[in-house]
Amino acid sequence: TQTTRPQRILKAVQKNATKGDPDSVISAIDHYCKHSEWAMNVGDEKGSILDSVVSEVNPSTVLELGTYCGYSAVRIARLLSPGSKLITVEFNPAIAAIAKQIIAYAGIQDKVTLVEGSSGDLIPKMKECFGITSFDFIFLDHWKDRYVPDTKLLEECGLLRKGTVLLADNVICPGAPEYLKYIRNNRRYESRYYPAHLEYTKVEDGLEKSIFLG
Ligand SMILES: O=C(NCCCOCn1ccc2cnccc21)c1cc(-c2ccc(F)cc2)cc(O)c1O
Ligand SMILES: [Mg+2]
Repeated sequence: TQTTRPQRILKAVQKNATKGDPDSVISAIDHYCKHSEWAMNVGDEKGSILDSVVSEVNPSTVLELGTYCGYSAVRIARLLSPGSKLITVEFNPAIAAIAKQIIAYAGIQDKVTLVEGSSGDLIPKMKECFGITSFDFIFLDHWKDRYVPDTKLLEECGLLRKGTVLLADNVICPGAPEYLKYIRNNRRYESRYYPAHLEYTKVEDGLEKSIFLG
């Protein structure tokens, strides 16, 4: 019976990475996706930009929309200070089940809460369910047409504070043109574009970093 791509990625991690070593998990996924089959992880080029933004912000509370196999959750969580928390949201239960195993294999499961569901349903419940007052850092990597409505929802739910950093993947490919229009013309945000390439390809892509000004 046919395996899924996330299942094949998990097998590659179990075969090639060292349990409890997040960097080896990241390398194993990147190697597999470069040499065996492409997958929509943020990847090593954009991942290095993600690393530098996370290190600069040093967030205590992080929200990730779009877990997929957990690659960026591992990238982010491995850089968090003790006591910091990442909440990552995945829509697809089968994919979430794989991500859970990859996050555990990396040994950073204590820093990560993986929640299954849609961002539109979960964002309004963040305060009551997780005791969050606001997020220090948000990584947007889910349905590209949800970037604008979910940013507005985060504002309305009081989950952004002066200085909250939003980092959006794929603003060029597949593209989030409405998001760029919304965030770049909004005086409540200060935005900067980081040019890069679509993971594991030479196709142009990039990350948009935006600071909420309150
Ligand atoms: O589509 C992409 N990501 C999104 C996945 C579903 O996310 C669904 N999803 C996950 C939580 C969540 C919460 N609420 C609603 C939906 C929610 C995505 C796609 C590509 C890509 C680029 C070129 C291609 F030719 C084909 C694909 C690259 C990326 O880096 C991506 O991130
Ligand atoms: Mg992406």
